[in-house]
Amino acid sequence: MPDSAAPDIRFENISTSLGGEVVHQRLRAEIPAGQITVLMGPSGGGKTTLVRHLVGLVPPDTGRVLVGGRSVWDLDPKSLKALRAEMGVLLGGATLFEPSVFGSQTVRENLALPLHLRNVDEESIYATTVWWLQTLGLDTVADQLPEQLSARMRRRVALGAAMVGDRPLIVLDDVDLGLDAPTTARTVEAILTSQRRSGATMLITTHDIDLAKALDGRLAVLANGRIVANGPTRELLAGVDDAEEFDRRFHVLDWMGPPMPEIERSGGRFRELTFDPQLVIMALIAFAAVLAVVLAMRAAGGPLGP
Ligand SMILES: Nc1ncnc2c1ncn2[C@@H]1O[C@H](COP(=O)(O)OP(=O)(O)OP(=O)(O)O)[C@@H](O)[C@H]1O
Repeated sequence: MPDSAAPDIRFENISTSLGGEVVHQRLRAEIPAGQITVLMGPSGGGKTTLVRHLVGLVPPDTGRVLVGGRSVWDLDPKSLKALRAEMGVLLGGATLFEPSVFGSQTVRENLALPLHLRNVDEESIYATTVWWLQTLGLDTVADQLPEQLSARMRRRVALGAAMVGDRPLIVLDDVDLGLDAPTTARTVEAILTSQRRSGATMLITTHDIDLAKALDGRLAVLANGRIVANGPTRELLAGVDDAEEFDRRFHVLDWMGPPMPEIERSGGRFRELTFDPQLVIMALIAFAAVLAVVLAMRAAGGPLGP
């Protein structure tokens, strides 16, 4: 069992721009404690960036990330380190190296390390390590160093290192990257078993619709800078079997394009916009439609006619 209770996660009004592009726009989401939540959305939509905000790697421009009520970016370095120790993290995106894999330690030692840090007894460490080596298809390379492995195999080691130890919060970004079909199936089973045993909060990002369905927890969809859906996966993905249907269901290819910037320059200072530009556009369109109907009725000499 984890040392502390599984935390909930709250993203409060997160706004972030990277390289001059808006990634998140007043994004809000609540991730419940003790459940699996899968985060999906278009490529480049900001999932990895959100994960980085959560695990204390990159701060948002504005807004707060709360883990178990603690605001990640308001913690002092010691408290942040303690919070990180309670997280099992697999980084995704364009991460060139995997910081949670130690180059000087064998695959087996990498998987055992989080257990040693949590003072697990030697017998349990052995049994747990063997189980994860087999689950991830790493048993034949258990005594090799990470540099002797392919990038895909190294990612599996990182996945194992994030999962072992039953930490109260598990964050797996691009979980299926580097996994073949049989290993993905075994990994899903391992995640479900592990979550049932530990009661951990898990936030997992993927593009794989079948994997999200197999995890059968909650789903949050990130598109156009916001969480556009958040609820039971079974309901949200009912009838969604491919990427095209996913995009249609969640309006991923929104005709209004990416979100407008959260802030604008005003008199040399940044000030926050107090309205949503997309809602304003929709209100204007609705107004124009009503006006057109009224004018048409007047022209036809209807009840509103002269
Ligand atoms: N360090 C950076 N500098 C500039 N732009 C960045 C940086 N990191 C990410 N971006 C941009 O931010 C946007 C969001 O990227 P992010 O990796 O968070 O998306 P994602 O949803 O995780 O994508 P994918 O599903 O492909 O992994 C992308 O347009 C990306 O190019």
